[in-house]
Amino acid sequence: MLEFSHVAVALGKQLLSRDLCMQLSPGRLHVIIGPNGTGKTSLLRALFGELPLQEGTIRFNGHTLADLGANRWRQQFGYMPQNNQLELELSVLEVVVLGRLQSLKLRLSDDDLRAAMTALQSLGMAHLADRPMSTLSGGQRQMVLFAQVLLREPQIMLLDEPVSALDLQHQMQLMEHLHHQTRQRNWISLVVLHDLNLAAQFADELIVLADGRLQAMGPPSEVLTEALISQLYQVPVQIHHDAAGLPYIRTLRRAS
Ligand SMILES: Nc1ncnc2c1ncn2[C@@H]1O[C@H](COP(=O)(O)OP(=O)(O)OP(=O)(O)O)[C@@H](O)[C@H]1O
Repeated sequence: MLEFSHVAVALGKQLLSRDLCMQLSPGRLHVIIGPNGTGKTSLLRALFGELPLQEGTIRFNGHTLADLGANRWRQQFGYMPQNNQLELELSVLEVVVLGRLQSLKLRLSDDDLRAAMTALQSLGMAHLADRPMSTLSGGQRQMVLFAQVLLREPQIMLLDEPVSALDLQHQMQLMEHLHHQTRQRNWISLVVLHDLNLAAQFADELIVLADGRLQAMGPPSEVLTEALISQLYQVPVQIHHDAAGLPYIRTLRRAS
C-alpha cells in the first residue's frame, strides 16, 4: 500500500500541492488528471524523491524515503518522466537494457539481453533494436522508454504522459500492456494522462487534481461528471456512457 498523508509539495517558496491524502493499492491502475500546471508532474517527482515534501508523509509498505534512503527508495520505482528529449547515441537495445542498471554486472548477461528483446517484442518494437536512439521518431522513443521502464520490474510504476506522442494504435497498445502487467505483477501504477476518454477506459481509480489539491478520487463512472469536468477545464462537455457503462466525454464548441 502506498499512502499519502497530508502531503504538501513546494518548489522554493511556491506551494505546488497541499493536503493530499490518498491510498493506492497494488494491482490497480491509478490515473491522475487535471489542468495544465496543476501539480501532476510535481507530485510524481515528489513521490520519486526528486522534490522535497513541505509537509506530510508518503509511506510505501510502512516505510518512508527517510527510512530507506534515496537509493533504496527509488529502486522500488519504474519512472518514465515527461519530455524525454534524449539525444543518445546508444542503440535502442542498449537503452532498454539500461532499465536494469541497478542490477547490471560488469558484463551483460544473456538474460539481460533476452529480457530487453522480449520487452521490445511485446511492444512490437523489436525491429528497431539496432537503431541509434537519436534516429527514432518521438512516438518510437516513447515506446522504447516504456520498454526500458518495464525492464526495471518495479513495485510502483510512475508514467508521466506516456502516450503524448503516440498514435491511436500505440496508445492502446501501451495502455493495454500497462493494465495487464499491473494486474499480473501486482504493481501500483500511477499515470498522468490528459486524454479523459483513455483515462476512463483504463483507470481503476481516477485522481483529479486542481490547484494542487485533490478534487476527487474513485472509479471513472463515479468521478467523471459533466459538472466536474466543465468546472475543471472551463469547457462545456457532455458525458455519455457505452454499453459497459464506461463514461466517454464529448467537448462542445461554444457558440461563436
Ligand atoms: N522548475 C520549475 N520552476 C518553477 N516553477 C515550476 C517548475 N516546475 C514546475 N513549476 C510550476 O509548478 C506548477 C506545477 O507544475 P507541474 O509541472 O507539476 O504541473 P502539471 O500539472 O504536471 O502540468 P502539465 O499538465 O502542463 O504538464 C506550475 O505552476 C509550474 O509552472
